[in-house]
Amino acid sequence: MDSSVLITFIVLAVILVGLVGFFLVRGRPLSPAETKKRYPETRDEHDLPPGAAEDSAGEASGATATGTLVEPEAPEETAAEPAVETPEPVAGRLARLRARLIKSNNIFGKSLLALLSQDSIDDDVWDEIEETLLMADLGTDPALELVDALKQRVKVEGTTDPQRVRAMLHEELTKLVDPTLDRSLNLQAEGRPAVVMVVGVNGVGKTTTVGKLARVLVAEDKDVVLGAADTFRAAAAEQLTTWGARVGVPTVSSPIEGADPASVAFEAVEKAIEVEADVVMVDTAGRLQNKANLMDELGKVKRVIEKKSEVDEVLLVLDATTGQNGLNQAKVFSEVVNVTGIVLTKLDGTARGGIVVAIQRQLGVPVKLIGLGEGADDLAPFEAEAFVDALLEEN
Ligand SMILES: Nc1nc2c(ncn2[C@@H]2O[C@H](COP(=O)(O)OP(=O)(O)OP(=O)(O)O)[C@@H](O)[C@H]2O)c(=O)[nH]1
Repeated sequence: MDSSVLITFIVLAVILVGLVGFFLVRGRPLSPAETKKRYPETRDEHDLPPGAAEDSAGEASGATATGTLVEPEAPEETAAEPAVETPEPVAGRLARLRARLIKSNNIFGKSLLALLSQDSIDDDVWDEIEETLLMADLGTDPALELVDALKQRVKVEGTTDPQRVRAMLHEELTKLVDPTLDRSLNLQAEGRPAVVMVVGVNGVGKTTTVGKLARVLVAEDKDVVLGAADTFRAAAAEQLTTWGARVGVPTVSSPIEGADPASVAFEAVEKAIEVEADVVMVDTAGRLQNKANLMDELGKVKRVIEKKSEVDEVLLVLDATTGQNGLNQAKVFSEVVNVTGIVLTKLDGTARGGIVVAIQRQLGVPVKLIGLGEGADDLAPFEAEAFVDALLEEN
């Protein structure tokens, strides 16, 4: 072979090998360090292909016709499976949480029983008993009624036997708490999800209660949807979404702070109907610049929901530690929305257990649930007898 042809051959072969090597190196995956150098650490729509920005924004926000709602997807099975918790069964919760009630109401029970255990119960002692009942927030009328009933029974039975007098106190207090009231939640809607609205001033524990109640319902095998209509407090929707996600319950919320709460509530109910949920629970805001605004807004939320469905249960959340203040709040709320049940929170932190009686009297609405701690399952259906037992426990 001619030497010039051979040289040309060799040169071509070298070029070919070089080209193959070059393309191989370009095609290898980038190291994480290289990736970081090439792409901005945060992404915006410019990082996405044309048209994808709108699509993915719409998808991520679950935007509806009104373009306001976020519906976080239920946790993906593989990734979130370990995070989905199994709530504690509902039956016997009060029994488990009893120790908290006993602890916080210890002084109340102790002083009453000490007073009633005296050899002779004179007028001064009765006055002290009445004072103790008032301090426990029983309310003036119920306190007087209780003292009168006890006085009468002690006189008629002619006994000061401490055991007997204690039993009388237990019976009379139970009568006041009223075991005959229907404390079940009204969730038996026919052919549609039951709608529960949760109202109350800020900080009483509304969002926490909605989260805890979602767990109660999940424990009872119900399909639940949550609506984060507290658009006033920025973190409330996120807080509620987290509560829901923990038990695999979807939350409808808005990405826009201060969005119209009524439309969030509406969309939540609509969603619940669409997915044939058993219950939809709507959390509402408790803080606005003034009372009139808050009440207007609440009324509107309810009216707008009613365009879609009846509201079956309106739960007013009250903080037991606020005493009379709670009663005033209760009155204001019941003027605007038809309150059907009370949730009394933070009973683990107060000896004012008598507030149960005062509230029921004032509103004519039963206490249906009580909060006894910050734990996820520290919400219990209210039971009159068990409650009085705990109030009068001596330990
Ligand atoms: N000890 C105790 N703390 C509770 C109970 N219920 C709620 N809390 C606490 O009360 C605080 C306020 O609760 P939230 O649920 O944020 O109150 P909110 O009414 O939704 O407040 P806004 O969203 O501002 O209107 C939280 O720290 C809760 O953990 C309870 O039964 N016992």
